[in-house]
Amino acid sequence: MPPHRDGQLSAGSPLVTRTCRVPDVSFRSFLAGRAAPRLYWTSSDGLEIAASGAVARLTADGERRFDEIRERADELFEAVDRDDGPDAARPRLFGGFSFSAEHEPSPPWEGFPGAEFVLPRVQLTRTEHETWLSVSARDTAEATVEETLSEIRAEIEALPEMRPSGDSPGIESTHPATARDEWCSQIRHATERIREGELKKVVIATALEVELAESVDVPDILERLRTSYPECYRFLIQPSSSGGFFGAPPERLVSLRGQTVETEALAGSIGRGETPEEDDELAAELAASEKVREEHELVAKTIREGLEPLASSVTVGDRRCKRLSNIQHLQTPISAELDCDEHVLSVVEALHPTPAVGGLPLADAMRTIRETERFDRGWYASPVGWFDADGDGEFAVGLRSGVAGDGRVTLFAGNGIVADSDPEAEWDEVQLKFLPILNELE
Ligand SMILES: C=C(O[C@H]1C=CC=C(C(=O)O)[C@@H]1O)C(=O)O
Repeated sequence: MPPHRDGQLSAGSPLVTRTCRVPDVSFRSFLAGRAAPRLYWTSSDGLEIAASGAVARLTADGERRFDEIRERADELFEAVDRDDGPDAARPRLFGGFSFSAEHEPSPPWEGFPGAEFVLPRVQLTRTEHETWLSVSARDTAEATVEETLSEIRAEIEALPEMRPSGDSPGIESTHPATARDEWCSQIRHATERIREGELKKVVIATALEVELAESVDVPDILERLRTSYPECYRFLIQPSSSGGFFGAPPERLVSLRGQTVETEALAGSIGRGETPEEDDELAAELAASEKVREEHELVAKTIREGLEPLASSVTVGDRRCKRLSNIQHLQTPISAELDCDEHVLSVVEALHPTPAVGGLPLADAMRTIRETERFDRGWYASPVGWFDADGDGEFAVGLRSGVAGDGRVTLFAGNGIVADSDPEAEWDEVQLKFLPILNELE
């Protein structure tokens, strides 16, 4: 049978996956020895996955990109031949979407189309107590997949259990996409539009290009972020050897298991204090600010309204403060029971972009973003994550993120702007959001 072109899958050729348990090894060492595409994903529930190679690579562009990916995935998952490995090691597609449907890849986003999902050839899965190796293939005899599994198992067993952290690459220079004065005038302009009633909220973002002294080892950076941002997701999506989108987002877009959705509103920010008392004072200031509450409530309300057409019930929890190493956010947990078996990508499409990264009304916010920002958002602030054959999955919002390539990393950060946002305070806040990755680069 001729090989399939990427994303062009013929029905009926089964996806064969074979799994075995392996000793716990350094996932960074595994990734270091593997060629692109390379993927890494971990969530605070303890699931950790490192993967490489592509059995299938599904790509799509434009408004229908969510549907197209789902349709191609359904075809891919139509015939799956799995052994009795654990559920955690089941085949999953990993990837993400561009922020906007109009995305056209330009530097630094070469190699990132409107949507791309990869079913990895080799996958290491770590759950709380065990590590599993899976090998997948199509158009390949079972015996051949089993042979490959044994070969790669031997390679995995030779990897070290721990890998000492390397040095940071060091920073040669930084180049903001938006100078402070320009940022302030952008924010003034946005607040004028809001006061004139054109829109209620818009998230204005900017980028920071960082020239590195040495080449960057992204899995190493992600490992260090484990210690500094344990409550965040950490991900790497590296379609080719030249680039990689990575980050430590604090925000869940959606997790779907069966018919149960977990999501959240995360919007409204303030720094950390020097002492626990100062932290508490700042958190109280955040919760008491009318401006921040308005900014936050618009997000919670829009998420609830986005879920309602799909759900038999939506539960909005109590607002609280989510404290990260360098910043505190207002957070409202939101859960829903769906009416029927929806695919996670339908929920992703219904929610993205929430007003935590876009604005309200959405069309006016998108126009304001287009007319204001001087850089390409690419996949920043977009859904990144995985889904499986049942349509279950989990997606984070691609925040506190950067794209690496060619001796540099471009970082992204944005702020929710409402009528009385102060441009100078917004500048300080956006700098805080660069810090998680910037600190690991220098
Ligand atoms: C858009 C970003 O953060 C969002 C998430 C949490 C708090 C936010 C805020 O306070 O503005 C943003 O809505 C970003 O980190 O780039």
